[in-house]
Formats: sequence, structure tokens, C-alpha cells
Amino acid sequence: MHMATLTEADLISIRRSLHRIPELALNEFQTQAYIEEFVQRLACPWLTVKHVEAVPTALLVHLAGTAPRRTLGYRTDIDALPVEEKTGLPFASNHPGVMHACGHDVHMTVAMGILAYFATNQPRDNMVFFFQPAEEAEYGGKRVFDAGAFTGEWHPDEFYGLHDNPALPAGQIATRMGTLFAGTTEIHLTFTGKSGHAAFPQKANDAIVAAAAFVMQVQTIVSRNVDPVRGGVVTLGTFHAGTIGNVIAGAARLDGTIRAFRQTDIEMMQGRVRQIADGVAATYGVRADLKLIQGGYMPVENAPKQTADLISYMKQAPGVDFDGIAPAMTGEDFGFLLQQFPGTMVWLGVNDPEHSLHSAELSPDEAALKPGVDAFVGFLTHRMEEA
Ligand SMILES: CC(=O)N[C@@H](CCC[C@H](N)C(=O)O)C(=O)O
Repeated sequence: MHMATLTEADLISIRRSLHRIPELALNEFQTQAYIEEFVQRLACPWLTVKHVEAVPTALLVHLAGTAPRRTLGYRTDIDALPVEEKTGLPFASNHPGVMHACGHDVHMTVAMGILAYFATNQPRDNMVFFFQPAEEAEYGGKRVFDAGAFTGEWHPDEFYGLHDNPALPAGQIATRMGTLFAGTTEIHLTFTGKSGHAAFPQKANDAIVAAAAFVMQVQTIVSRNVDPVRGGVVTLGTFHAGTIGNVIAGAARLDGTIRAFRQTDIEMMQGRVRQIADGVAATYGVRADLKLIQGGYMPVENAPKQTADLISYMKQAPGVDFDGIAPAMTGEDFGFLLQQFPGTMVWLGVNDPEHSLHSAELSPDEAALKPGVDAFVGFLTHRMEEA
């Protein structure tokens, strides 16, 4: 592979290599090694690499500009999901039970394509590329920020990033002014009661009955507490309890997520989840151990100046297919970084409308890779020409 501007075939080969080796949040060692080897092979004299001791799978790359007036940041996430892949692709995951089911292999490939371009064509401004661990869980962006990694020459004045979107045509760029994605909060809850014989419920405290009541009662948060015009989501994605049909379960564990576009709504919903868990515990005589974790999953707020410029650039740039789009209830811990640095997140269409993000059958169209790289190379070059 020639390391200058990458061809479509190069991008596809990188994406397939990354797709084979998905790793969970904060464990992306093989992925990081693949990216770092790629970066070293660029053999670029204006490039420096940085590791972050507190978050060992993070990787930052700095490009020194020819006449820098500021530093432009570009971020990609690098982690995968605990999903057993069912695509049947010849380059499917080699890691059982783990899959790039959210397309971070596509995100990384686009970032590497942009990096390869500017490692060959020295940028005018400085650039920082952030290969971020732990987007799906564990909020890696906030961890790296809190570790002080974005200081001095590593401080981006602006930050950009993308997320793939299977509902949009391959290569289409879509974004909006203001809020693009929801803020989220993870729910981790265990009800502990008292197990016992199925025949003697009066001598036990059934954790399944309590957990079932909780599942039903939290549905009222969106229907009764959230302003319907603004919307919100409470989803419980796991429910684990019991061992056999004739033993009353002494414990039940649930995990889920709260979502809304405004931080005030998220906090109100967190409060209602707490009240309902406590109320259910009191009613059913069980103990509720509840953890609510927002971490870095703040609403993704696109900054006015940078986003207006990005939209106006993308609308007129030759070869760029741009569209506006409504906000989505997906979360992204890039929301935290956009609270620290102004910037913009966009969707990149990957044309797989039959499957949603997080599906075991998601198969992004690789025709999106080159347009994704070209759109950002063009926009970032344009940004460097702006006053
Ligand atoms: C784009 C995407 O799918 N992001 C994830 C972010 C996860 C946030 C957090 N772990 C939670 O579950 O609340 C998403 O599920 O939207």
C-alpha cells in the first residue's frame, strides 16, 4: 500500500482488517497497534505520536502545520460492541462475541485516510488526530480529556468527527445546526430480595416481581414526565434473574439507558428512575442498588460558527452529497469533547437501510469510505484558508 493519499482499494483493505479485530471499550490493544503501525509507516517528518498513560489504548497524532494559526482536531472512536456477528462476510470478526456493529471500523478508516492525506500534503494549520477508545461504554473521550492529554500543542481549537448512518445513501454527509445527538445515562440496577422455594412465596422476597414492576413503571417516565414535544427514551436492554423455574429468584439485574436532547430533561429522568427504583424496593421489600452513569455522554451540540461553515462548505463542494437531518436519540461521548472545544459532528451515510446501528447484521457499504475522506480533506483544507 502506498502511504500517500489512499485509494479506494487501500481504504477498503484497511476497513476489512479493522473489521476482523473488534475489541471492547478500553481493551482496543490490537486495534491501536494496527493504527500505530500505519501511522509509523507514513514516515512523516511533521508528525508526532502521543500515548496517554491513564488510557493506554488511546492514540493521538499531531501534524505540525507550515504556517499555523490554530490547531484543527479530528476524532474517531475505535471500540466495538459485545455482539456476535451474523453478517456472513468473508472478513467477519475474528473475535467471538465482539463486532464492529456500530461502524467504528468505517470511522477509523476515514480518519486514517484524512491523516494519510495531510501526512503527504503538509497542512497550513496544526492538526491533532484523536483515535479514541471506549465510545460505546466507559466514555473514553472524557477519560483522555481528564488525563490532561489535550494541553499545549495538543489543544485543538476546533474538533470534528463523524458517525456512520445506515439509513443514508453511501457517502452522503448530513448534519444540522444545534443538537445532533441525545445525551445519555447508563442504568445499572440490582434488586436483591430473598430466594426460596417456589411453593412458599410468603417466605421469600421475589426479586423478579420487583424488577418486572420496575420495568413497567419506568415506561411512564417518557409517557407522563417528559414533554412530548421534546421526547426522550428509557430502554432496558438486559434483565437477568433466577436459575430454575421452581426457585424464587433472590436477585435481578437490569441494565439500560436514558436519553434526551436537553441536559435538564436527562437529569429529571435520572431523578424519576431513582424514585421508581426506591419506590419499588419499598413496596416489594427488596434492596435496590442503582448506578446511573452519564460519564461523557452529553448531548452532542454542534457549535454555531464551525457548523455553519461546514454546512455551507459541504453544500457547494464538488462531489459532496450533503443533506440536512433531524436530531437522533443515539448518544456519543463526542458530546463531552464538543463542550470543551467548538466543532461539529456529522453523519456519513453507509447505505444499509435494512439494519440499524448495533445490529449483528450491519454491513456498511464501503463505497462511503472515499467520499467520507474527500469531504473532510476538502473541508479541513478550506478551514485552514478561513480567517
Ligand atoms: C452511536 C451510538 O450508538 N452510541 C452509543 C453510545 C452509548 C452511550 C452509553 N453507553 C449508553 O448506553 O447510554 C449509543 O448507544 O447510542
